[in-house]
Amino acid sequence: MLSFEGAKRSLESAGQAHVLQFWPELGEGERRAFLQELSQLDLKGLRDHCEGAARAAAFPPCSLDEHVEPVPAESIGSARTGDEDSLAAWGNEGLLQISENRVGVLLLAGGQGTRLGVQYPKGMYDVGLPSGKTLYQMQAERIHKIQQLADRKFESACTVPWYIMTSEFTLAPTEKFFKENNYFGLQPSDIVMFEQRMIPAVTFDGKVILQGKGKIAMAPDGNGGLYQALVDNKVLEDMKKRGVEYLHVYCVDNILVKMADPVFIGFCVSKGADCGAKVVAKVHPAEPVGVVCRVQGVSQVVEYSEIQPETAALRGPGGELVYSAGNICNHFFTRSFLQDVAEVYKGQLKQHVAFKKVPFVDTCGNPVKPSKPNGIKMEKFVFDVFPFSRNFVAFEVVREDEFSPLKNADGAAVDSPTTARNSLLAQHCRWATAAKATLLDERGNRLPPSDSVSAGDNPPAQCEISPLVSYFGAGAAAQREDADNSSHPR
Ligand SMILES: CC(=O)N[C@H]1[C@@H](OP(=O)(O)O)O[C@H](CO)[C@@H](O)[C@@H]1O
Repeated sequence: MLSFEGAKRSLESAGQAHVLQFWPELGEGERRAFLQELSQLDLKGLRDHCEGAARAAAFPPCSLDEHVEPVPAESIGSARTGDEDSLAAWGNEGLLQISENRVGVLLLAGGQGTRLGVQYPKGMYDVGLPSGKTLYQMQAERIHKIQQLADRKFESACTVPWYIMTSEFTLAPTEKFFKENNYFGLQPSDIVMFEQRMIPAVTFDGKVILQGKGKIAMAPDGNGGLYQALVDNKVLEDMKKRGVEYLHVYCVDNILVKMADPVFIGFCVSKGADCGAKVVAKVHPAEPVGVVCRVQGVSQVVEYSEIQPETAALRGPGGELVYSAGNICNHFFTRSFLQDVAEVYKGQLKQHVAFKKVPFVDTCGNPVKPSKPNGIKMEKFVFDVFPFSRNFVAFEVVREDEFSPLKNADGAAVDSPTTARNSLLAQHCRWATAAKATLLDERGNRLPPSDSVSAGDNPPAQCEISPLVSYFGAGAAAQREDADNSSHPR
């Protein structure tokens, strides 16, 4: 651990001496905890970090809008319009890779769930399904199922390791939750949890913000902190040891996420891609999803917070949105690409600037809750490695089958626990109907057959199918044998 003198010297040379201004008032325990926190900071990089933040506040980066172009439709693969044979071939390829232990999944779960308004990790959220399952449980069960499907098809005994990136906020509760739930039946050794770094929030003039007299205001370094965390926690070595060559990276909040989706994996592998992203057609210009597009010919994502509304609203001759390839935060990476990122490109990742209200202590040590933004949080984004890829592919999927994120608390019109629950139940009603099941209402009366249940609709029945029973549901080209089992609601 750092000594007080060491910390003082480093902070002074970073222009941050004020961080220790309340030191004389701290008790023994508080001093120890503070030094512990300071020891974990990248003190050498602190000056650059603070100066960078101040610069970004003074000269916000120019918008990329002038340079963006849509990705030509013909270069986007599609699960929506793709022919049955291609879908089946991709699904097969993906399952083969899974059966050979070459596929892992990586969950981005370091966020604080601020918009959802919960104090615990989002993955522990129960959206109110009949089963009461949480997002973590559904994801675990989908891993279980996909392993089983690959094993059945290729007579293997495979493992899809689950890497989970947490943060200081989410690691301990996530670990506890998994333990209490007996790792949802998965092998604990196949679940690798690790923590992303935290970085200090900074004032507009480049000073680290004190949240308490002996506490710096820290925030996770964005989901693009993944690449540093992979290095810090030797995750790439773990992948190599297990023979994992392909990684499916996804955000925690999408209730419909297809873990290690064989069709997506197979598509990316067949195209020789080193990097890929799933997209859905945006529903309206202001939908808060990033768009996959090209900037000076290079594919990348422009985040919803960084695109001009006029650009987002542009429409083509047929009235369709020009920038409609909405990023659903489901990415494919080869291990060798991640290795290149770790060794060569990690330091070149763009810093995104967010102006936030950061609670702080004033010069007299009184806690203040600001009413307008007073601080800068610098974040990296997971998709900012796309421009370093040699062969990037985008893959369009069907929204109601694959994307219904949980972002907001109930009461919000979209992306809430209710909309997430309805999307899942509506999907399961579609699966059951396609498998010729009869749906009953609460009083046991037969419901008229309907196959037109889409994501926004209220589900006609409370029909929930366990991922342990079906991964794809009826009609999935890649897994007919699975579809045959899907009409047993749980
Ligand atoms: C940095 C990042 O990954 N942003 C993603 C991510 O944004 P959120 O701010 O977490 O909602 O999820 C969105 C999909 O739910 C995606 O469209 C967006 O591009």
